[in-house]
Amino acid sequence: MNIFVVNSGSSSIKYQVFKMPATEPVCSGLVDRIGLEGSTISYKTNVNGTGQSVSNTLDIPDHEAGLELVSQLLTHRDTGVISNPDEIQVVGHRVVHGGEYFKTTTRITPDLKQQLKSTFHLAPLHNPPAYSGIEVAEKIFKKAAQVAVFDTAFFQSLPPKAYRYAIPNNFYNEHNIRVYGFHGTSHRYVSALAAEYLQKPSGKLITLHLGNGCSMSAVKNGQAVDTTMGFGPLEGLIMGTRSGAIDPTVIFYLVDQLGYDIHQVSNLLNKRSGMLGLTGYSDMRDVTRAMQEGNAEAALAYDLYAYRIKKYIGSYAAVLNGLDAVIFTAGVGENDALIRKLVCADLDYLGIQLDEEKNGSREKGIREINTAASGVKILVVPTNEELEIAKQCYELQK
Ligand SMILES: Nc1ncnc2c1ncn2[C@@H]1O[C@H](COP(=O)(O)OP(=O)(O)O)[C@@H](O)[C@H]1O
Ligand SMILES: CC(=O)OP(=O)(O)O
Ligand SMILES: [Mg+2]
Repeated sequence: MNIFVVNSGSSSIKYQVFKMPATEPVCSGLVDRIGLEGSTISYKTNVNGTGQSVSNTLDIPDHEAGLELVSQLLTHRDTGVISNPDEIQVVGHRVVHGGEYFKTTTRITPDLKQQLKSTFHLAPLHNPPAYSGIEVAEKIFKKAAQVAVFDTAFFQSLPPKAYRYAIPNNFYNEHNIRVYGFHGTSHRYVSALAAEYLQKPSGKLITLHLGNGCSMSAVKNGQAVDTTMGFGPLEGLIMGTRSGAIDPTVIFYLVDQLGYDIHQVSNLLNKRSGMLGLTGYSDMRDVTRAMQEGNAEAALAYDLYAYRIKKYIGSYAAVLNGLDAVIFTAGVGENDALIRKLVCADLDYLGIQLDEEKNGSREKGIREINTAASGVKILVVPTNEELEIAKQCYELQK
């Protein structure tokens, strides 16, 4: 089954094609800086071997233009992996917020699209581009089943004590205001791989997805029991441009005293805060460079970022009543040894002991970075949201 997976971000589209049940993608790539100066498109076949790659900088004004270009590459005489778009049988879309409506992977229908529109305000950075990705894919891949895989689905197992807020009940009953949790596709994928690696299906795990958006989850017996993101993907950890947890009193103050309207507050906390607000850079590699050059704001931002994570590790060790492994994943979690070091420092009370040399290694694949004496395993597990999406589409459609 030919499955095209689309992960639409606000200004990017990550994509892969799988010929399931094979789990190696036949091609993958990225359309980046959509609508900005210097848009780029990259495309690679036979991803882990000696395939062909294409990389171009050109004008890509919107998601439609981006997906059109991808479709041309997929069907290109020299580099293509299919001969025409109708050979794609399923397009799997990453949809960040499923709201109260969508609890599992679902075939996209006009009704689903309508309901998806009503979730735009809950995930303003993510759901609108996912929606336009769906609309464009429907036009290009006319014969394919369009399928949505929700970030929120993995957190359907949260118990009420973890997902309810202490506000009057009618806000939950009538308006579905509750914790949903995000990055579920990634937390599901890495926790399953870690449980397999540890040969402990009933393990007590803490997964740290540290990318542009960041979240953690507590996982027991393969099921999520708590997570740091909430009603929307703004709560919890400090992220590239998002503040994470903040006392709502700050919002009252911004509105009452500083004259902000609610859109300006949303813009501030979603797009101008986090590492960007603290250092001027949202990309962790830039923050690292600034810190190495002696920038004190960047050093403080690193401390804040790691300290927030450390507090949730303590909290989740209590929630799980024990801990078998801490798992780092996504762009920062997989690559930034300093963040891992700061997070794991002074946690020996919990049995967490990092091996600095192993932490510094750049080996690919799953790796263990704890000392031999550590009571808790510390793992780096590369995530692959696209593969997990493809697997779920395959299960739904086969
Ligand atoms: N070698 C690296 N060292 C530190 N941070 C890195 C490295 N490579 C990628 N990152 C960071 O990972 C983040 C992006 O992670 P990613 O999982 O790709 O995010 P998203 O899927 O949300 O776009 C960026 O902040 C980037 O700087
Ligand atoms: C939910 C979320 O924050 O996603 P991303 O990390 O891709 O921005
Ligand atoms: Mg991501």
